Amino acid sequence: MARELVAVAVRFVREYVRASDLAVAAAALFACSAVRSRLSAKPGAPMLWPVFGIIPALFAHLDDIYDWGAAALARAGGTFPYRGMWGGGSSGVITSVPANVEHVLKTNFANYPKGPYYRERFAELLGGGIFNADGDAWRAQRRAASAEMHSARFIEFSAGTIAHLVRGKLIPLMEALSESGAAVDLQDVLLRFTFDNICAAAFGVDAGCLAEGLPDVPFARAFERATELSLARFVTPPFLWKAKRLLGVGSERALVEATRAVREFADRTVGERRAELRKTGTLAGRCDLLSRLMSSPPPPDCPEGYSDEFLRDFCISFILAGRDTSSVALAWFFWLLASHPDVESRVLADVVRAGGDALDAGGSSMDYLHAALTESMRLYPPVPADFKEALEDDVLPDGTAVRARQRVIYYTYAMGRDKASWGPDCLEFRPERWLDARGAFAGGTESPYKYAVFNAGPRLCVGKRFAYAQMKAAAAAVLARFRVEVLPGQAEAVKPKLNTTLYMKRGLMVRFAAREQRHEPVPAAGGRAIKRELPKAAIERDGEE
Ligand code: HEM
Repeated sequence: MARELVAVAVRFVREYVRASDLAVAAAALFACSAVRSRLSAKPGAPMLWPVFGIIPALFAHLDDIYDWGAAALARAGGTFPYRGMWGGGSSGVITSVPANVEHVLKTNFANYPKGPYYRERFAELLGGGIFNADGDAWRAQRRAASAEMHSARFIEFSAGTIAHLVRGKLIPLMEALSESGAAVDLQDVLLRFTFDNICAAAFGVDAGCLAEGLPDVPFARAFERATELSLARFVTPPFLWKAKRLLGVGSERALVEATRAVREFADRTVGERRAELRKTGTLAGRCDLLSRLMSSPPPPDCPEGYSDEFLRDFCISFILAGRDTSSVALAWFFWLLASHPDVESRVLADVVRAGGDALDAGGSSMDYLHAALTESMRLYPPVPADFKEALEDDVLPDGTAVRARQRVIYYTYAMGRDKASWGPDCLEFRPERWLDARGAFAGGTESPYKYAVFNAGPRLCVGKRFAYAQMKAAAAAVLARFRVEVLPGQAEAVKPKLNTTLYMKRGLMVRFAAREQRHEPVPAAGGRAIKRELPKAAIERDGEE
């Protein structure tokens, strides 16, 4: 029957339709689609092409995509619609308007989960972990994560792990490099530092990325590969990656292999910790997240205690969330310091003022350093854009309509460079904008929806305090001992990579020159006073909403 219908259709076309008719019909279709696309975009917004949507515009600006996107948002009044090329609901709006961001992240939080689009793409690597979860599954993990991470015990432990890595690995490595005069990619060194740090905090294990000779670490490599391959699904037509997944070929096969390596490591660690608990009857001597969760009383919604699978997914999510963000933030910070010697002197003065053990010096919070890091992340946010998926039709505060299953992308990079939010000097690196008249950090009073670097609302980054402690300890220790000399000729090369994390495309080559006078700002192992290290205002701001 179907065959007959096709045959009739072919005969009809052959007999009654000429090639020129077909060309006219195609041109008319294309024109209608172009007009429709053009009408659906806002004045100033990038062209939405028939069939290809925003893709041609993105390709034309691959080299300066972040700044181009920020300029397009500014021209379009802060929000514009976009459409991808393939189905699967790849359309929505891009915004940098703080009121819209507040609406999505807080006011109408229930309508904007991470959603199935995100979850499906990270399913293999993250399973049901916090980063991938919504609803009750997310809430339960969030409660557990907040309780553990904000406990005095974890804060003290994590300060100890930071101090241990900074004193025991990072500084000796830089001393050796300084003595030999060798250049190194600072971004790579920092990525190794934060990977080791998050593995120690989450699992209580030394991943060994900062070990002598900076070895290749299979677990770290597998983790990076699995993340990259999961992210590739966001820019690949779903029919393509799903077919590859079904057949077990190409990038999908590589993803399965990388994920298996990550999960084997995590499963082994969880298994060994369980065995230790069974053998010794307690994990009281261990403070990492895995041990704390394993030995905490079962939550009401999970009377039999956390399953091994839950613990594995929880820790993998933490590694994904915490492994690269603070390192890229530090890399951009050192890059900015290199071209702002006045800011560097003020940071150094702050570090010196903090004296001996800066983090132990009660009340000495290195506010200027805190402000300089905050300012650096305004210009170079480690997560340059993020998105949520609408459950139901909605209208954003600026009047933009969002349909169910569409995405709202909030563009943190553009938000940090928005004149309306930060004034005419919004492109300048000026830590002073975060300080009050007495030089105390006053950023805690800024709206988190204007500075969404750590997200905001109920899903505010749960590792924010940890990240600041880590970045401040590393920056203070390095700056007190070395001048970080950026190798000349990199001004053109240091560009952000197109990724969900704002890596530098080709890293940052530096040399370390020992300072004549040496200061000792690293926290003592055990880091007793890290609780006091954050300015009060920042602690208040951190409170989850
Ligand atoms: C400068 C460093 C950091 C930045 C800029 C940052 C930024 C963010 C952002 C934007 C999100 C929201 C992601 C989303 O919902 O799609 C987030 C969530 C999260 N971050 Fe961070 N992060 C940093 C460091 C860390 C560290 C060191 C840890 C772990 C110790 C961590 C743990 C988490 C977790 C677990 C979540 C998920 C929270 C939830 O969904 O409830 N982050 N972070």
